[in-house]
Formats: sequence, structure tokens, C-alpha cells
Amino acid sequence: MSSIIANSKRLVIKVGSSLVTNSGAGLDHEAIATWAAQIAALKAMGREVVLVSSGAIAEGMQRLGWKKRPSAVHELQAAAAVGQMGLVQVYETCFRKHGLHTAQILLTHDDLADRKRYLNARSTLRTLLKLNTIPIINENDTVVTEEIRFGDNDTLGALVTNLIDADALIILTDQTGLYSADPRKDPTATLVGEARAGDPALETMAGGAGSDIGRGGMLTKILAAKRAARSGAHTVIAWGREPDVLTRLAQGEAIGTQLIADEMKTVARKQWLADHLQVGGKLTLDDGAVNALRKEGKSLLSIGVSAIAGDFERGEVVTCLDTTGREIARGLVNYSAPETQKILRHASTEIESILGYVDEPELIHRDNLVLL
Ligand SMILES: Nc1ncnc2c1ncn2[C@@H]1O[C@H](COP(=O)(O)OP(=O)(O)O)[C@@H](O)[C@H]1O
Ligand SMILES: N[C@@H](CCC(=O)OP(=O)(O)O)C(=O)O
Repeated sequence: MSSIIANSKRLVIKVGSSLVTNSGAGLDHEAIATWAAQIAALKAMGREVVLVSSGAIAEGMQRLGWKKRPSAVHELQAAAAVGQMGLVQVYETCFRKHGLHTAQILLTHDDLADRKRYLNARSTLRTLLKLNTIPIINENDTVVTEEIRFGDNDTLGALVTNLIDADALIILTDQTGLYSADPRKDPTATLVGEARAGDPALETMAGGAGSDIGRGGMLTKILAAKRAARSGAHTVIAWGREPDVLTRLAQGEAIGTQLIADEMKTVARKQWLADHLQVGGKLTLDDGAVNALRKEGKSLLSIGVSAIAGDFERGEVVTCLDTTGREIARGLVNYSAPETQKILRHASTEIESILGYVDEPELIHRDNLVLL
């Protein structure tokens, strides 16, 4: 059996609190250095990596000398704010040794549900990847309440996987994978080597967190795999302290639990777009633009749009019609209706002089476009 990661170019790697903080005993610098070295090796193989790291609350508690996890949300938030400083310092130091810059991104689930912020986060992350940096993502604990209470970064990892259209999500944790039951409670439990992401049987095997440090347990990891599969990404759940776990996975070795997305990426993305967002407006394309989309797989540029209808905002789904009114595509539009009205029939290079700013050179990026 070979690893589903072998052919994955863009990876989201999630490391849980129990792992980053060595079961709550402060940040584990050595382990973080090991992952940084492996991620640097993945970069050298041409992979793109986004890291989702927990550990802020646990590190904050350690720094503040708190032995017991507080139940008051504002105290958890304060601990997260203190601990996040330590977390990013360690990552920055470790990656710098490999000549890599890190970038801190703090997100809430709401940010990814909001159309505009979704596009903004996506553009920033894609730019950071182009700049060859390692984005380090955590929840923005200061401004959330429910995430902190039920907070698990597994869900965030899956949302980021969907957001940047990653090929795979690797969840590193303190167990060697998903077991038929919680191995802390049932010593006869056996490792699940491979399964279909979204198989309901997995949910009955997975329990909650086995320690006070981690939040989600296995169930949130299984649900994250199901969510990641909706944009066609596979998930691996593996032990973070397994020697060379990341580089071995990338070289094709099957380690831990592999949860396979059975939908093709393009089909899944189309479904995801169709499910998530309602059509907010219409664009009429000239024949050249229809050709560029259909035959050449290109993005839609403002120059190819001859008319618009509806009052859509940046980030809404719009439908693209040919000159006869037939729907040929749908996609997430980068400019609002009033902006599009001003830039239609104009080249991308003119956007800045017309609007005074440029969000993206494309009206709809091809990754956000589904042909019908
Ligand atoms: N079926 C299962 N297989 C493996 N671990 C399980 C299972 N059910 C529950 N768990 C528990 O989930 C824990 C990992 O989740 P969690 O503590 O939230 O880690 P992390 O901080 O890495 O997200 C394990 O230590 C284990 O006790
Ligand atoms: N944002 C929180 C992460 C929440 C959490 O504990 O998640 P996880 O360890 O992934 O179950 C923190 O940094 O402490």
C-alpha cells in the first residue's frame, strides 16, 4: 500500500496541542524543529505547505503558571494570546534555520464563511505560497467564543484545505492513527490503515479527546477528513513523533490512517461551489471569453465581459452566459457589480487606473470557476 500523499503537491499539515506542547509540558522545541526540517525537505521536493498549529492555550497556561485549564472563556482567550507569541517565535526560529520565512495567520470559522473574507484569506495564502513562505495558522482565539469552548483545529485544518484547494490534509497527533476504539480506553483496539473519508462507520469508532490538552479527539479528525474530501483532498492521520513521518509520507510510504477522498478534485470542487453559494448575478461574455474559458481553461478577464445583471458583491457566485444567454460557467467573482460595471470591456492592466486599486487581475480566477 502506498501513501496517498505521494502525488500531492499542496499540503495542509495540522499539529495538535497535545503534540506541540508535549502533553502540556511547555512547547516541545525539539519536535517543532524536527517538523520544520521535514517541511523544509518537502519544500525542496517542490511541495507547498501550510501549517495549522494548535498549542497557544497550552503554552499560555504554562507561561502564566496555570496548572489547571480555566473554564472562563476570557481566561482561555488571555492564555491563547500569551501562548501564541511563544508558538510563532519557535516556528520562526526553526524555519529560519532552513532559510524559510514564516507568516502568522489567525482565522475564525466566520472569516471563511464570509464571501469577501474568504476570497481575501485565499488570495493572501496563495500569495504567501508563491513567496515561498510557510503560513502558520491558528484560530483567532481572542475574538471567538464557541470555537474556544468546542475549539478544535481539525475543523480549521479542513476549512483551510478547502480554501486553498490543497491536495491533502495531514493531521499529526499523539496516536499512530485512528483505532477501532480509543486506545487509551481499549487496549485491544486495532489501527485502521485505510478507509473512505466520510464512511459513517468511522464516526462510531472515534471518541473525544483522551487528555485535558487536546480538544477535539478523533471524532473531529474524522469529520475534518469528510470535509476535506468535499473539495477532493485526501487525509492522513499519523503520529507526529514517528521518525521522518512527513518526508516518508511524501515519498510514498503509507503511515497511520489514510482516509481517501473518492470524488475527483474537479467534480468535488464543482459540488462544493454549487452547495455553498447562491448565484448573485449574471455576466454576459463575448465569444472570445467563452472560448478562453471553454477551450483554453483560462480565467475570466474583465475585457471579455460585455454586460452584467444583478447587484453582487466581491466573493459572490455569478453565472456566466454566452451571447445567446446560455449558461456556460459559474464562479466566485473578484469584483462587486458596481466595480465590474466600470471595468468591463477593459484590460486587466487598466483596472488600477479605473478603480484606483486592484484586488486581482482576473474577474474570476480559473480555480474558482466551474464550467457547466
Ligand atoms: N478511535 C480512536 N483512535 C485513536 N484515538 C482516539 C480514538 N478515539 C478517541 N481518541 C483519542 O483522541 C486523542 C487525540 O485527540 P486530541 O487529544 O484532540 O489530539 P490533538 O491535540 O492532536 O488534536 C487520542 O489521544 C485518543 O485518546
Ligand atoms: N487555538 C487553540 C487550539 C484548540 C485545540 O486545542 O485544538 P486541538 O489540539 O487541535 O484539538 C490553541 O492554539 O490552543
